[in-house]
Amino acid sequence: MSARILDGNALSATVRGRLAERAAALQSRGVTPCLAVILVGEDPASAVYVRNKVAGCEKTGMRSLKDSYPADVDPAVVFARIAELNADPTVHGILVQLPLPRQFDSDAVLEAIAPEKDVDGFHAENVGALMQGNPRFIPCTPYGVMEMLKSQNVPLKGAEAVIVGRSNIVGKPMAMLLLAAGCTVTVCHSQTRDLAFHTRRADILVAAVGRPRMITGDMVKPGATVIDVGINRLQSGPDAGKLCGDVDFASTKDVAGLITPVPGGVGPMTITMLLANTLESAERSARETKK
Ligand SMILES: Nc1nc(=O)c2c([nH]1)NC[C@@H]1CN(c3ccc(C(=O)N[C@@H](CCC(=O)O)C(=O)O)cc3)C=[N+]21
Repeated sequence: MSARILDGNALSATVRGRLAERAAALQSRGVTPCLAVILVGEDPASAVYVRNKVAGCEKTGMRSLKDSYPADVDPAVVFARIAELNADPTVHGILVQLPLPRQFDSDAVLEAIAPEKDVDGFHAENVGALMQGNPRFIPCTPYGVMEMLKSQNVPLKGAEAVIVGRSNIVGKPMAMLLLAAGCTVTVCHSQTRDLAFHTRRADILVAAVGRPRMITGDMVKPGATVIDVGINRLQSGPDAGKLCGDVDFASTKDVAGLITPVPGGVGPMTITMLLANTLESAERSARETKK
């Protein structure tokens, strides 16, 4: 049996269609949703992602601002720009592309963004709100994964969910969302003993480690839903230069019941949920000013 493939581009198109309608409705009341993106340095992958975010805004009827700085910029310059964007009522979302160069204290940068414009959901206040079960902004990648599961009616209540990876931007918030949805959640990481013992129990397996093709078919329970959050550029071998996930698609596709591809899976949904958060922020601010 071969797994059904969960097409992130197709789902993105559907969701973005609905977002465009909401953006148009706001527009007719004189408000254009606006995302500000800050990019530091010349990392080519970051440049691609930022370009996709800006293009996504345009196609959905939103505005975007992009500020690029050289890798050796004085952090004070970036902090000053964030303060300006925080104070600008026409800006509804602020995103500082990660990772930042070494001279930056990334946590301090994330805390400098006004929490009500933190569309990444990375500010401590928003992390706390998610943990307490009343999120303000859900981090885009885990948010996209939840939308993917919902779109396929994957049963969540009582399901065994196993997440491989414990990062602040994917693993931890993913655990909170699946927990809130009624899953029994296991979070595995580099110190986990017998990883395959855990992954083989998963009804829902989320791979977010950043190691190319490390989850193989023999680690997957037959019929499981496999969500691949990895985006790795292969350095060598026959597929050098190509993008691949944390899941070995070739050996997993005949075991899983449902699987997300890379590219064309979680990545596009991440950007879609960033647009959703920006729109949501603009709608909230429009409600505030009406009051
Ligand atoms: N503050 C911040 N917020 C982020 O959300 C953030 C970040 N920093 N830093 C980097 C990661 C990575 N990320 C991706 C988003 C979309 C794709 C995506 O659309 N990928 C396409 C392929 C794109 C390509 O060809 O390279 C796909 O999977 O089909 C990938 C990666 C957001 N991130």
